[in-house]
Amino acid sequence: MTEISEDILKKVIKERESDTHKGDYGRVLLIGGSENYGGAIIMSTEGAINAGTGLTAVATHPLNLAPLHARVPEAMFINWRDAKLADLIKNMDVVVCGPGLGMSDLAKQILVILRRCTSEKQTVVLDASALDLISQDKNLLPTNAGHLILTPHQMEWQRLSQIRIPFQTDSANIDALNQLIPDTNALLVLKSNHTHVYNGTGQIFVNPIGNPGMATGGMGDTLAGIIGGMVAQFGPGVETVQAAVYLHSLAGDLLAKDNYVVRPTELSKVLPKLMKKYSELA
Ligand SMILES: NC(=O)C1=CN([C@@H]2O[C@H](COP(=O)(O)OP(=O)(O)OC[C@H]3O[C@@H](n4cnc5c(N)ncnc54)[C@H](OP(=O)(O)O)[C@@H]3O)[C@@H](O)[C@H]2O)[C@@H](O)CC1
Ligand SMILES: Nc1ncnc2c1ncn2[C@@H]1O[C@H](COP(=O)(O)OP(=O)(O)O)[C@@H](O)[C@H]1O
Ligand SMILES: [Mg+2]
Repeated sequence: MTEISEDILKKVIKERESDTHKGDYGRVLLIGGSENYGGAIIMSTEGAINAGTGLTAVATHPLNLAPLHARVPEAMFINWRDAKLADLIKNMDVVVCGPGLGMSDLAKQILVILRRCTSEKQTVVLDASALDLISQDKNLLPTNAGHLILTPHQMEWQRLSQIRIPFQTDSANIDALNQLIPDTNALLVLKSNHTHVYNGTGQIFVNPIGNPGMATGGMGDTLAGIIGGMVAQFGPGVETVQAAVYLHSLAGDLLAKDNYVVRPTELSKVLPKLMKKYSELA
C-alpha cells in the first residue's frame, strides 16, 4: 500500500507548451443531471473545466440548459435524448457518466448507447447512478472502453460488489474489481474520508488528506469531473487518478483552513491556481 503525496502533483501536472490548442487538452463529455439532480452534473462540469479540460460537452435533461450555460458557458450542451448523442460519444477522449443521472429507463438506455459507442482509445469514468444501474445489470458496463474508472462511495461499492461496508477490505475490493472487470486497465476509486485507489494488478494507493468540511453533496460529482479533466490532459494511468484524488482533497484542505464547510463549487474555483503552482514545481 502506498500513501499518495504531493509529489504526484509535480509529476503529473505539466506546464503547457506554447504551440498547443484546446484539442491538445482533451475532449470530455459529461452525462447526467435528471430533473431533480441538475446540480450534480453542473458541479461535475465545473470540476472538469477548472481542472483544465480543452473541450467540454454535457449531455443532460433540457431543463439544465439555462443553469448550465449561466454557470459554465465554456461547456457545450446536448439534450440527452438527442439521436446525435451516439456520434458525440464516439468523438470524445473521456466520458464521465453518472452524476445525477438517476435510475430511469432513459438513464438505462443512455448506458446502453454508451456501451455501444465507446472504443479502445477512450476512457469512461463511471460514478453515482451509473454505478447503481450497473449494480442492477452488469451487462450495462461499457467494457469496450480502453480504460474504465469507477468512483463509488462505500454504499455504491456495496451495491456493485455485494461487499457490505464493514467487510470492504483491500483484498476483497481487489478481488471484486477483478471479477467485475477482468481487465487490468480498470481502476477503482473507493471514496471515503481516506479514499483508496486500486488498479487491476492489485496496487493500492491511499489518500491521506481531505477533511470533514468536504462532506457536502456534490463533492464526489466534482471529483468525477476533475478525474475526467485530468485524464483528458495527462492520460488514463493510475498516477493521473491519484493526482486528481489528491488535488481534490488538497483544494478541500486549503478552503477548510478558514471555512467550516467546503462547498464543491468553491473547491472547483481554487483548482487552476493549485495546478499552476504544481506545474511549475515539476
Ligand atoms: N445537488 C445534486 O444534484 C446532487 C445529486 N446527487 C446525485 O444523487 C444521486 C444519488 O446519490 P447519493 O450518493 O446521494 O445517494 P446514495 O447512492 O443512495 O448514497 C447515499 C446512501 O449511502 C450511504 N453511505 C454509506 N457510506 C457512504 C459514504 N462513504 N458516502 C456517501 N454515502 C454513504 C448513506 O448512508 P447514511 O447517510 O444513511 O448514513 C446513504 O444511505 C446520484 O445520481 C448523485 O449523483 C448527489 O451527488 C448529491 C448532490
Ligand atoms: N469526512 C471526509 N473527509 C474527507 N473527505 C471526505 C469526507 N466526506 C466526504 N469526503 C469526500 O467527498 C466526496 C464525497 O463523494 P460522494 O459521496 O460521491 O458525494 P456526492 O455524490 O454528493 O457528490 C469523496 O471524494 C470523499 O472522499
Ligand atoms: Mg456521489
